[in-house]
Formats: sequence, C-alpha cells, structure tokens
Amino acid sequence: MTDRRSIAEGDGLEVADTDRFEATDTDGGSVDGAGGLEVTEADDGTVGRADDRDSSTESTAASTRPYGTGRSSERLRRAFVSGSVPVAVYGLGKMGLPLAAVFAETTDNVLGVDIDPNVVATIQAGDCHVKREPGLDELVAERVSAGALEATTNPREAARRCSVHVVIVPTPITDERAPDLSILDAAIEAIGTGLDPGDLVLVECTVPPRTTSDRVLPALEATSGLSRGSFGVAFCPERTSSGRALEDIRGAYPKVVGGVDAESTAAARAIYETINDEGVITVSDATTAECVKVFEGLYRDVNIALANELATFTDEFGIDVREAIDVANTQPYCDIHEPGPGVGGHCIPFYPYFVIAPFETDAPLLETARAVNDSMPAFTVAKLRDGLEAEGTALSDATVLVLGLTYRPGVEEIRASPSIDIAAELASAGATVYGVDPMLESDDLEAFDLEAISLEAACDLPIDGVILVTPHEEFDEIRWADLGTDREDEPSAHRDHRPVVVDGRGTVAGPIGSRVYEIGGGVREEQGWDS
Ligand SMILES: NC(=O)C1=CN([C@@H]2O[C@H](COP(=O)(O)OP(=O)(O)OC[C@H]3O[C@@H](n4cnc5c(N)ncnc54)[C@H](O)[C@@H]3O)[C@@H](O)[C@H]2O)C=CC1
Ligand SMILES: CC(=O)N[C@@H]1[C@@H](OP(=O)(O)OP(=O)(O)OC[C@H]2O[C@@H](n3ccc(=O)[nH]c3=O)[C@H](O)[C@@H]2O)O[C@H](C(=O)O)[C@@H](O)[C@@H]1O
Repeated sequence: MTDRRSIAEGDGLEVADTDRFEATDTDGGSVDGAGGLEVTEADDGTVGRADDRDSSTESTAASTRPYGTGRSSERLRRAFVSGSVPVAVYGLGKMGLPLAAVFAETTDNVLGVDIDPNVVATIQAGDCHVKREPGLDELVAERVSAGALEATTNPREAARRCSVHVVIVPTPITDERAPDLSILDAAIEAIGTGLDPGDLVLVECTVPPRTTSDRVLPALEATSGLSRGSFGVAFCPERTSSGRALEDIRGAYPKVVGGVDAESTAAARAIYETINDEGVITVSDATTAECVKVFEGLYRDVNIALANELATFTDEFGIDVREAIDVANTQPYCDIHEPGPGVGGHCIPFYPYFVIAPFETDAPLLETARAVNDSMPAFTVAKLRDGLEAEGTALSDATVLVLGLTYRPGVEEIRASPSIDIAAELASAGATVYGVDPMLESDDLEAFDLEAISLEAACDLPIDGVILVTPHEEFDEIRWADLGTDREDEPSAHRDHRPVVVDGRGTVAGPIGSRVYEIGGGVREEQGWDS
C-alpha cells in the first residue's frame, strides 16, 4: 500500500497502536518497523510518520480510530482521506469490488477480502472479474497498480490490519425461503477476531430488519471480547444497480446510514461523505436503515407484480396493456413498473422473505406479489403453447429456443432468473429446449433444463418457438429470418415455417414475419418477412 502522508498537522486523532498493515513509501520501498506503517503519536495526540520524529520516539504501526475518539467528524474525514484509516471490504463481487475501488480512490488504503481465490488473484493482477461495469476495469487496474487497493483471501488478516470493516457478502434465502445469513455470520466472526477498540463495522449487504442490532453486534462482542460502545457498528445499505455501480456509489443518490449508537452513525456519515457526492442521510438507528433498503425492494416487487397481473388481462381487454401503463404513468403519482416473464436476481425476489419469514406479523400483500411474479414463467410458456398450437405444433413436439438466461440484460447473474423456471416448464411439457446467453459460460448453466448453444448454432436448428426472456444487447442484431430456415430434409411441420415468438420484454422491434406474442402487449401476427 502507498505510504500514508503524515497527518501531524494537528488532526489530534488518537492512534491505535497495533500492527496494522504493510506500507510502502512513495517510491514503493517498504517502510521499516514492525511490518507495518510506522506512525508515532506525540504527546499532543498528533500523528506522524516515524521518520518525522526523533529516534527516541517509539515507532508503532498504527492507524486512526474511526470510533469513540469524541473528535469531530471533520477530523475523521480528513484522517480518512489522508489514508490513515485502513479499510477492509469483505466481499468483492458485483457490488463489493466497485465499492472497494471507490474507497481506494479516496483513501489509497483498501484491503479487499474474498473467499474465492480466483477473485483475489484476478484483482491482485489488476484485472476485473465483474463484467460490463463502465469504468471499473480501468479503476481497478489503476488503483491496484498504485498500491491503493489490495486483495486477500484471509478475512482475519484483514480484520487485524484494518479499522473500518465494510461487509458486502451475499445474503441469499434457503430452499425453505428463509433468510440465509450464514455467509454474513462467517464474515462477522472473522472480523470479530481482529476487532480493536475504536474500529467501525459497516454492514452494506441487505439483511432482515433487526439483524445489525440483534445478530451482528452481539456476534462482534462475543468473538472480539469487546463490549458495545468500544467499537462502532452501522447499517449502510448498498442501493446500487449493476451496470452503473461506480456512478451510483459515487453519488447517484444519497447514502443512508444508521448506527447502533449516535457515535456509530456520525462516524459512518463522516466516512461515506468522503465518497458520495450526493451526501448522506442519517436515520434513527440501524434497524431503520435496514428497513429503508428492504422497503425499496419490497416496493419494487409489489409494483412489478401489479404490472404483471395487469399484463394477464391483455387478451381479455384486447389492448396493449403496456401502452395503458405508459400513459397512466404520465400522472406524477403513478409509476407502474413493467410486466415481463418473471422477476429474478438475488435481491428483489429474495427481500420479501426477509420480512415474511422472520417475523410473526402476516404479510399477505408481499406473499401475493411473490406468487404473481413467480407465476409469470408459466404464463409465458402458456402463451408459447397457444401460439404453437395455432400453427399446428404441439409444445411437446416443439424445439424451443430461450434467449437470455441471466436475470436481466448485461448482468452476469442467474440466481432466480425467470429462464430457469421457463426452461423447466418447457422441458416438463416435452419440448426440446435450447438456450443462448452471451454472458454465460457453459459451466454456468447446470441450473437450466436446456442445452446451451450459440446464436449461430441456433440458426441451424429447426426452431419452432422462441422465448425472448432477457434482451441482452447482442440480441438486437438477431436476423429473425435466419431462425427456423426452410429445411427440405425436415418433416413438413418444420418446412418453410417461422418460429412462434414470445417477447418477454417488449423488445422485438418491428415486423419479423412471425406470430409474435408480447407479454403485456398481446398477439402481433406478422405476414411475410422483413428483407
Ligand atoms: N447485486 C446487486 O445489484 C446488489 C446487491 N446488494 C447486496 O450486496 C450483497 C452482495 O451482492 P453481490 O455483490 O451482487 O454478490 P456477488 O455474488 O456478486 O459477490 C459476492 C462476493 O462475496 C464473496 N464471498 C462470499 N462469502 C464471503 C465471505 N465469507 N467473506 C468474503 N467474501 C465472501 C463471493 O466469493 C463473491 O465474490 C448482496 O447480499 C445484496 O444484498 C445490494 C445492492 C445491489
Ligand atoms: C429498488 C430497486 O430499484 N432496486 C434495484 C434492484 O436492482 P436489480 O439488479 O435487482 O434489478 P431490477 O431492475 O430490480 O430487476 C430485478 C428483476 O425484476 C425484473 N423487472 C424489473 C423492473 C420491472 O419494471 N419489471 C421487471 O420485471 C427484471 O427483469 C429482473 O429480473 O435491486 C438492487 C439490490 O438491492 O440488489 C438495488 O440496489 C437496485 O437499486
């Protein structure tokens, strides 16, 4: 890591005298001392590099305490920006890596932690495993080469060396649809082993309400032996979307922070104000902050369920429901989301269970919304079945192509992807199912009941039906006339036919010479082929 500029100009920050981390001086040499940054603390509390002081001053590796110093937030901000507050980020995935890189932009002093050695090796090489995040490849390469960002597979080492601990690991649900916080527990346990008085733990991964106060804080006390009040804990939800992570983290909207005590809230605020241009909203406590995050997701799931339920009326209404939704949304108080073939990802479909499962209070609306959204894959397959039968092909005899297997375009994530249920529904109906996704490798696909192929290979198959689930940008170039090409050597059922298409997201533009059913838009029976 780069050396720390002296902060002897009287920030008056207390210094924890522990061996924090290996530092290098400006020309890349290693700083002497007990394997760490040599910083001394003068009697007046100012802090400076060991070589700033006379030899009589005992040099100790140290960093600045982010919590419990009683000093102003401004001094903590200055110390943070000066790089004397080493930050560990636990979880270097779609969210954690951009976050670590943005912190490294500000502090030059970030140690990322991931249990996946491939992730760590990739980052240590200055490369980026997170795809299609604008600017992230370059930022990771530059910050790693500058020594501002390192990665390790050893969470306990990171806990020992750092004083701000940011946790952004997966928080999935179990097969029984209950929150699975085992990964969070493991990260917190590791942090506890290296927690020092004055450290600050910032939980960013989405959790059920009350997790920070009732689970994280007690676990940190138990594993560190420290008592609450000697270290800080705050919940600071990650509100970012994949595909725009750097923009969001840097300040597309305010950061929310809520601590287990006022000092934790103040310290968290000071730190996030250094990276978020839109500022920080502090809330009453950690549980309120947890609810802010979960409520955002619950609103989205319920809203999408409304759009999906309205889409099921399309045929009976005899209209384009999407058109009606778009016009209804011209009212400022109306914001009906978009219908589609289902709701995927490890966030929106999971968050309702963070409220439904752990609490006694009934949540019929959340459960109903989940049921509506989970019914859309079957609704989508039923529309394909209807279209095939209208052209004399039984679904059980059909060869079907599923376009787009990740949960949304441009994001390499398959958890709860609608295509999983769609492929399973098709296969159980007896169809022969193929799938195309430009973002996935063949070994990502065991969750799907289909055969993965390239789009080029699909053009050589006698495709009877296509379901466009996830409209990756690569699909904009599809020449629909190439699909289901005339085949002299095929049974007449396949000859000179065009596949029936179900357009899950309303992205199949213009006439393609096929019967097209758009979820929320209805049947578009096209005559002839575009050239
Ligand atoms: N993906 C998204 O759009 C958003 C996700 N979130 C929240 O952030 C959390 C992380 O999400 P993603 O980054 O998308 O997940 P991800 O699956 O892309 O990455 C998680 C990373 O954590 C690592 N990991 C697992 N266990 C670990 C441990 N014990 N210690 C250190 N690293 C460990 C994994 O190897 C993986 O690299 C989620 O739980 C979610 O609640 C919040 C907002 C947006
Ligand atoms: C409230 C909100 O907008 N949350 C965002 C959401 O992002 P996420 O990556 O999960 O994608 P998403 O756009 O919500 O899509 C989730 C799923 O829902 C589907 N979807 C989305 C919007 C819509 O109108 N209709 C619809 O069917 C998508 O196709 C996808 O399968 O969840 C993220 C998270 O919390 O992980 C969060 O940070 C993001 O800001």
